[in-house]
Amino acid sequence: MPDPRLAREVIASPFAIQGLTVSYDHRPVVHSVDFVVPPGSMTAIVGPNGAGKSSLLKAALGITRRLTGEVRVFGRPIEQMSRHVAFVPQRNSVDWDFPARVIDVVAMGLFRDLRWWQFSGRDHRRRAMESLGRVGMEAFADRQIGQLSGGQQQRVFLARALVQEADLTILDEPFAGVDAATETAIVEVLKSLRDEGRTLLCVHHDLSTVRDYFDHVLLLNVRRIAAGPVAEVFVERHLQATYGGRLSPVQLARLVGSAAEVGGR
Ligand SMILES: Nc1ncnc2c1ncn2[C@@H]1O[C@H](COP(=O)(O)OP(=O)(O)OP(=O)(O)O)[C@@H](O)[C@H]1O
Repeated sequence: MPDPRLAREVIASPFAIQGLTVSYDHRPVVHSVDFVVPPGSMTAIVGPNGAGKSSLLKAALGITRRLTGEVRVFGRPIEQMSRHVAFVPQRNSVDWDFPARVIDVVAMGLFRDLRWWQFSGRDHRRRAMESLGRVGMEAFADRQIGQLSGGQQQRVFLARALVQEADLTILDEPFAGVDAATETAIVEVLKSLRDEGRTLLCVHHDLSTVRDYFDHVLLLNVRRIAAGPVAEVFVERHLQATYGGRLSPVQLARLVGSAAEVGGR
C-alpha cells in the first residue's frame, strides 16, 4: 500500500523524487532536488554537462546507492515497481560486441515481466516483432546487434523498452548520435506512447527541440532551477540560471522566441 502520508501528487505520479541528493566523495552532484513528473507527460531533464542529470537517473534507477532522499514510482519505492519502468540507456554505455541477435535483445525486455514463464517462445517472438515493427526494424530481427548502425541500435533499444509496455519509460539521451530521420522516428514513437497515456522521462541535450518534443521540463544544475510545463519554465531567466549566464542573446532569442516569460517556479 502507498504510504498515506505521501502527498496525493506524489502517489499519482509515475516518478517523483523528494530531497534527492547524490554525492561522490562527499561532494553533492545532485543537491536536494524535489521533482514530480506528471502522469502521461513527456518530460525532459535539461542542464549543462556535469549538471547531475545522469547521476539523478542512476540514483532513481538504483544503479548508484550514493543517495539520500526518496524516489517514488506511483507513490511506492522503485524496487517494488520495477516492472512498471522501462529504461533506455545511453547508447555509448552499452557493450555492442555482446553476441546477441536483435530479436533476442528485444525479447529480453519481456524477462522483466514476472509472468514471463506464461509465454511460449512463439509469444515472445511475436511481441518482440511487434515492437520492432513500431520502430521500423523488423527486417533486422535476425542480425547481430553489433552489426547495426548507431541509429539502428538506438531503435532496437527503444523496441526493447516498448515490449515491456511500461507505464514509465526513462531514456538517457535517446537522440545522441542519431540522424535526423531516426530522431524524427523516435520522437513519433515516444509521442504515440504519451498519447496512449504512458509517461516518458528523457535526459535531453538539444535545447532547440525542447519546445517541440516535450510538454514538461526539469532544469537542473546540481540543484533544481525550475520545473513545470515547458511554456512556463523554458524561459530566459531560468535558462540563464541553468547555464550560468553562458547563453548568448542570439541563442536565447532562438530558444524562447517571442514567447512571453510567464513565470515558472
Ligand atoms: N562515479 C563517479 N565518481 C565521481 N564523480 C562522478 C562520478 N560520476 C559522475 N561524477 C561527477 O558528477 C558530476 C555530475 O555528473 P553527471 O554524469 O551526472 O552529469 P550530467 O549532467 O549527466 O553530464 P553530461 O551532460 O556531461 O552527461 C560531474 O562533475 C561528474 O564528474
